[in-house]
Parts: sequence; C-alpha cells; structure tokens
Amino acid sequence: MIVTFTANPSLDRTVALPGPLERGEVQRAVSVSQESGGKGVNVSRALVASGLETIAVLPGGDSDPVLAGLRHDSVPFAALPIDEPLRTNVALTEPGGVTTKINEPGPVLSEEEQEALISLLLERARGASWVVLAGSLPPGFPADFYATVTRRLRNGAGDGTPLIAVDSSGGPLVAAVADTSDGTTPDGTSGKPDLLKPNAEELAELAAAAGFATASTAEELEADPEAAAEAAAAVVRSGVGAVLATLGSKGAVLVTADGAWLATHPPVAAVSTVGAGDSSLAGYLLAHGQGAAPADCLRQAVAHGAAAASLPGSTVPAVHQTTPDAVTITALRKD
Ligand SMILES: Nc1ncnc2c1ncn2[C@@H]1O[C@H](COP(=O)(O)OP(=O)(O)O)[C@@H](O)[C@H]1O
Ligand SMILES: O=P(O)(O)OC[C@H]1O[C@](O)(COP(=O)(O)O)[C@@H](O)[C@@H]1O
Repeated sequence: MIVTFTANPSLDRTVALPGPLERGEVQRAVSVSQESGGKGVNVSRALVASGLETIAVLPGGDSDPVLAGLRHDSVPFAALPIDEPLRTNVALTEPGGVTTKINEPGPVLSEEEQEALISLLLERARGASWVVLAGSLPPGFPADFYATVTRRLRNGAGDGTPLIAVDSSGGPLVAAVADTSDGTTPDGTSGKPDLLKPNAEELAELAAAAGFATASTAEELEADPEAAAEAAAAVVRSGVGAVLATLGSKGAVLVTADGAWLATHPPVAAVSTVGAGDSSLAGYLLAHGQGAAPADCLRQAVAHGAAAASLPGSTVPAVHQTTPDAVTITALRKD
C-alpha cells in the first residue's frame, strides 16, 4: 500500500490555447478540462491507473469538487473535513506542449486542523510500504512540516516504518533536506526523506539554499546531467536516501549512496507536462514495489514521465501506456 499526502490539493483546470500565450491580449481557448490534482493526489491517480493499492490523504469538504473528482475516478481517499474550499490551479497549454501554470496559495488551515491532518495520515500510514509527502503547503503551515511529519511517521511505526518520499518546492523542500535532527533531538530520529523528487528548478533552488554545489540554474542542470547528478549527490551525502531529479525533456537522474544513473527517452510530442513529475514518481514507486534495481526504477520513472507529457491536461498514464524499453540508461560518476 502506498499512502500519499497532499496538504494543498487542487482542482486542476487546463486551458488549451490555439497558439503561443500572448501576455496582455484576449485569447480564445480551444478546450478546457478539469481534474482533481495536487502532487500526492496525482501520484495516487497514477498508481490506481496501474492497479496498485493506494490511498490519498488530504483536507477537503465533503462536497468539494476535488473529492467529487476522486470519487468519480475511483481513487481511494481519506479526507479531513474543512470549511474553506480547496484551490483551483490553472494550466495554459500551447500547441507543442509549452505549459504555463498558475497555482493558488490554497485554504488556511488552523493549527488544530493541521494536527488533525497529521493524525489522519499517521492512522492511514500504518503498514504502508511508502508514504509520499507531496506539493506545496497551504498558507500558515510551518516550513519544516514535512520533516516533522517524517519524524512522527518513523517514531510511530515500530518495525513497519514506511519509506518516505518528498516532492515539494521552496521553503518546505529546503527545510525537508536541511533538517538537523539526526541524533540531536531526544528521539534521534531523522526527518530527512528516503527519496526526494526535485525537478531541475527545485534542485537548483536546493543547491543554492543549502550551498551544496556551485550554483547552477535550472537550465544549466537540465542541459548538464553530470552537474545535476553532482548536486543530487551532495543532497544524498547530507543524509537523504536517494534523489530522483527529473530534468524535463532531458529525462532524469537517480543518485543513491551506491551509484548514479541518467535515463533518457526518445523525444515525444509533448501535449501537457502537468502531472509529468508526479507520474515519474509513481513509475519509480511502481517499479520499486516490484523489486526492481535502482536503474530500472529510474527507467520506469522516465517512461511514466514521457507518457504523461504526451497526454492532455493532468492525465496520468497507466503502466501499459509507457515504453520503458525505449529508455536508455547511462551510469554516471557519482562524486
Ligand atoms: N517536454 C517533455 N518531453 C518528454 N518528456 C518530458 C517532457 N517534460 C517532462 N517529461 C518527462 O516527465 C518527467 C518529469 O518532468 P519535469 O518537468 O522534470 O518534472 P515536474 O513535472 O515535476 O516539473 C521528466 O523526467 C520526463 O521523463
Ligand atoms: O502544490 P504545488 O507546488 O502548488 O503544485 C500543485 C500542482 O502540481 C501538480 O501536482 C502537477 O505537478 P507536476 O507537473 O510537477 O507533476 C498539479 O496537479 C497541481 O496543480
């Protein structure tokens, strides 16, 4: 069972434009679609599409359209009722796949609601193989929320501690990695994840904030997988189990304590990249659950990502829609 946790879910509206986005002009949409989204929610949707057991933990009122969408798609979920509506995120897609996303901040949750959300997760995470903590945090959440939740999951789980994956950005991402609790808190439990899934922008952000590597921009990391692997290796040396760094159309690198690999997929006709990163993470977890070696988990991650990019809106692929045999794996120097 893979449990996903999305503190800030969204109704994803994808607006397809007839041509390039024209700032300051009126443009007519070609089509509009909407789906329940948010990073953990998308991971659960992708796992359900491939027949895996998952549950999405999230806040949301019973009549919220995000929950209605999950019911419609038969995605199992456990929701903490809240009064405020969840957010709507808009993605503008251009022919050729260029995607512009506008993400709302999300509802304000009280401290009591934040605590109740953690309790709901702890309850649902019992016996899970993985817990995926994903996405931005709604306004008012402490930046170190993921590190706190990670420690509490590890403390409460006894022998059956789930592996923990984090996919976030900004302050929550930096705090998840900069956690200094190893051996210094009374319980001595690390708040760092077993797997981190940054994209190039997030890896650059992390490297700059933590002083892990010579500062590189997202564009530089996408163009230079060796540099991306170097930045990811610094994150692994800091105590994170493994880093799956996705590099858009350039594929992805995986760095663990034992090695580093690059995976590339032949070019696809990109339609919408919304949910591509979440699909990559789902592909990795799917292969990991089948006992695949690290390089083959990476292979499935990139196969899932490429398939997601070729599908409209935030549609997530099922494993049979992916082409892992088309993925090329190259071993990289780790240090
Ligand atoms: N334009 C694209 N063409 C082909 N594959 C893509 C494209 N964009 C994304 N992907 C696939 O999706 C994965 C995740 O995309 P990326 O943009 O790095 O993550 P995120 O969606 O988290 O920003 C990539 O590793 C790649 O496999
Ligand atoms: O929580 P954030 O960072 O605002 O991101 C939420 C958005 O990201 C998505 O999960 C898509 O993520 P990816 O494109 O990175 O896979 C959308 O469903 C959602 O609207």
